[in-house]
Amino acid sequence: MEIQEHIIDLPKRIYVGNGIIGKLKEYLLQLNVTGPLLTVTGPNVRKLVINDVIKGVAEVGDVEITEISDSSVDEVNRVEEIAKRVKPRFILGVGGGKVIDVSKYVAYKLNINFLSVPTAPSHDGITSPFASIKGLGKPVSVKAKTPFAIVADINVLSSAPRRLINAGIGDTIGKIVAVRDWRLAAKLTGEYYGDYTASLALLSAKHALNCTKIMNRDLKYSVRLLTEALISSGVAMGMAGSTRPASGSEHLFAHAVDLLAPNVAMHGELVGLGTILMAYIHGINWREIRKALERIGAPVKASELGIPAETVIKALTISHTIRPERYTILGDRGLTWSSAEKIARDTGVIE
Ligand SMILES: NC(=O)C1=CN([C@@H]2O[C@H](COP(=O)(O)OP(=O)(O)OC[C@H]3O[C@@H](n4cnc5c(N)ncnc54)[C@H](OP(=O)(O)O)[C@@H]3O)[C@@H](O)[C@H]2O)C=CC1
Ligand SMILES: O=C(CO)COP(=O)(O)O
Ligand SMILES: [Zn+2]
Repeated sequence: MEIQEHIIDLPKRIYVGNGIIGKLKEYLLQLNVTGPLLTVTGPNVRKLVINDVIKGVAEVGDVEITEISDSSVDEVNRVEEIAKRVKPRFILGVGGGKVIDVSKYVAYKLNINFLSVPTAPSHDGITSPFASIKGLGKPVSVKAKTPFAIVADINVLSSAPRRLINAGIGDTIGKIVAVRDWRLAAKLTGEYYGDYTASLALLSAKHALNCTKIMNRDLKYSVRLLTEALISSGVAMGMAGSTRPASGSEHLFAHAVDLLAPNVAMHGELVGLGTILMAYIHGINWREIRKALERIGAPVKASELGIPAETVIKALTISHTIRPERYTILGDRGLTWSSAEKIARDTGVIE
């Protein structure tokens, strides 16, 4: 059998620990990072951590800071223009998923090194070489730069609002369904199934499920576990060269809701709901997944997010059209309105 070339690009170093943002300068020197640097952040995050970041990077070289308001093509273009002027050797993304996505996408377009400094454990884009950019013509992620290094300060990550932490649990638990979809596709369509990367993604989901049992008593420890789970799910995507291990029908549902009702909920919250719904269709123990989300106070009903029942049903009926090339339990024809409504009602996602 001829083995096709497959290149795995992984981060050079991942720093995880309490209060380590204060050691940024030391890390940058260890990594031979030199200026100029471009730091991309968001308006809320800027108020919280940027002083620590600046202290670290200013000694390494000139630093330009820019804030993004969303992860749209317009913001990508604006940051790209700044990067062309500043000519940074490194782009630092300091923030949530949107900041990190814009940073790594601009870094990819201009072939500049990217450093990931997540401030919320809300998504597994922390490590992945993919970015979700609005306005590129598709709601799913596109190829982006693998982080050169990651600095994950657990003090910062665990002081993010609880809603963001819970969203990270939702994004990670989703891998239970994503891996089932992948296995199903391999059986039905002959698609390549990567056992190793699937196992890595599943391990992340297992950790996230465990986190829900300790989060209410030991937030910091569970955020550490969650962060590691998010990082390894991102590594799974990097090794697979695709988001396949981390994104199946539960993500299709999240993308569909986002298309119908933009910005009503966080990515991980929608993935959490999608996981309950798709686990039901797969015949997996969806009650256990719902219980885990309920235990931490993550939404399990669309009404908790202000999403009308009709939007949930409509989203279920169009989910299979979002990424037709990736086969899932939804098949090629998707769900009828009445079956979608039954699934949403049986699982309690709509009342
Ligand atoms: N590339 C990939 O593989 C993946 C990408 N994603 C993408 O990531 C995005 C979701 O990321 P998510 O983080 O949920 O959403 P956002 O990036 O929109 O962050 C949500 C909010 O949290 C704020 N925030 C971040 N950190 C802190 C903190 N420590 N304290 C207080 N507020 C904070 C942000 O502030 P501010 O306004 O300053 O930014 C923002 O207002 C989606 O676009 C999704 O598609 C998700 C999974 C994987
Ligand atoms: O969110 C992701 C993984 O958690 C990326 O998934 P998509 O490729 O479906 O955008
Ligand atoms: Zn996701």
